[in-house]
Amino acid sequence: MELKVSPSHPLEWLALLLNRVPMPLLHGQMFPILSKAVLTAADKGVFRYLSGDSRTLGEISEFCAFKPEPARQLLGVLVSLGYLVADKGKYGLSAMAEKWLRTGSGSDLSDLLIYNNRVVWKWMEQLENYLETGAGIAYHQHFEEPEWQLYQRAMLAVARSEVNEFAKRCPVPARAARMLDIGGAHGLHVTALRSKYTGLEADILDLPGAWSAHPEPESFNRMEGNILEVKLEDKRYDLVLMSSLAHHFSEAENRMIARKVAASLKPGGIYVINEFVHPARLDSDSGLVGTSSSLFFGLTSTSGTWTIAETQAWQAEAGLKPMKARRFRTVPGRVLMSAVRV
Ligand SMILES: C[S@@+](CC[C@H](N)C(=O)[O-])C[C@H]1O[C@@H](n2cnc3c(N)ncnc32)[C@H](O)[C@@H]1O
Repeated sequence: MELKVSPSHPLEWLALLLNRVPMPLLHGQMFPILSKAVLTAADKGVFRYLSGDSRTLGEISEFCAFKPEPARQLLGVLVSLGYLVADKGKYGLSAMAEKWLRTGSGSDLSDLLIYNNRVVWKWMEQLENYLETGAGIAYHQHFEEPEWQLYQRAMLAVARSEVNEFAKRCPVPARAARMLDIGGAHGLHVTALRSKYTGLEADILDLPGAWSAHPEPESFNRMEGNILEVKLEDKRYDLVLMSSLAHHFSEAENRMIARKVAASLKPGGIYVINEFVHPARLDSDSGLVGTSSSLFFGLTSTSGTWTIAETQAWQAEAGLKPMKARRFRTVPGRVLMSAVRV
């Protein structure tokens, strides 16, 4: 699966092949407003308002406090992008949006879009600074309480979009008794594994700010701390998961974490790194998800995405034996990279 401009007619395919399509016009003029339209619609409640019922332009404008003409333009974008369908003067959610944006659908990504609109969008202004100085934003060190709340809700929404495939394909040793999830405060990955592997107890380690966004007690052991600083108990775990965190750390830090994790595993225990990966080879067919995420995590954390080979090398250097990497079928660019303590 790829993020690409795709032809809808053989002559357009030919035009693309012959380089007659002004791609920078599409990327530079249309892509930014497309993203901002989706984020703003989510933040202003368009998808929430349409969850359950189709509405007229007037009703949507009134609910969202939009002027009718700009609202009509916004809704036009959302129809063209496949989020809404327009029928007999009313707008409703498309089948795609029913699944991914309807309030209460169980896979609603609205919280990610709201976080991106309120917190992340302004970071884009700092890309030049990142390129010139090499210093990313390091947001985990600067967030105040409101940003932590938005961030954690967003991470939970993203996790919902992958958790079914994750639980099916994450390797878990037979009779696993205890696991650690590094940076898993929202608890969804652990909850999914625990419902599949009964008797699996879990520790979850996360930063104090993350826990402040999840106040209720849960059915796992909360550990407050920084993986770069905490000491893990030797041979305590059958499974250690680190999901969407390697992209916030430098190579040296990821190596150090792998050594720490390896020592904390029982023989036969597994270290799973769940990540968006950087493509192994760079060309115009290489994964746009991986390269754009790399730049994004560079900007935000002075890190980036890593290749499967780089990730497995950290695991191997820590004395673990890498298993075959498993690519998600439903999330482009996402891979489970696991290694076992022999
Ligand atoms: C991108 S989110 C991923 C959340 C979750 N693991 C998932 O895949 O859905 C990164 C998580 O790691 C936590 N985190 C960031 N730096 C950390 C550190 N140094 N030690 C422990 N947790 C950290 C964040 O607070 C956040 O909860």
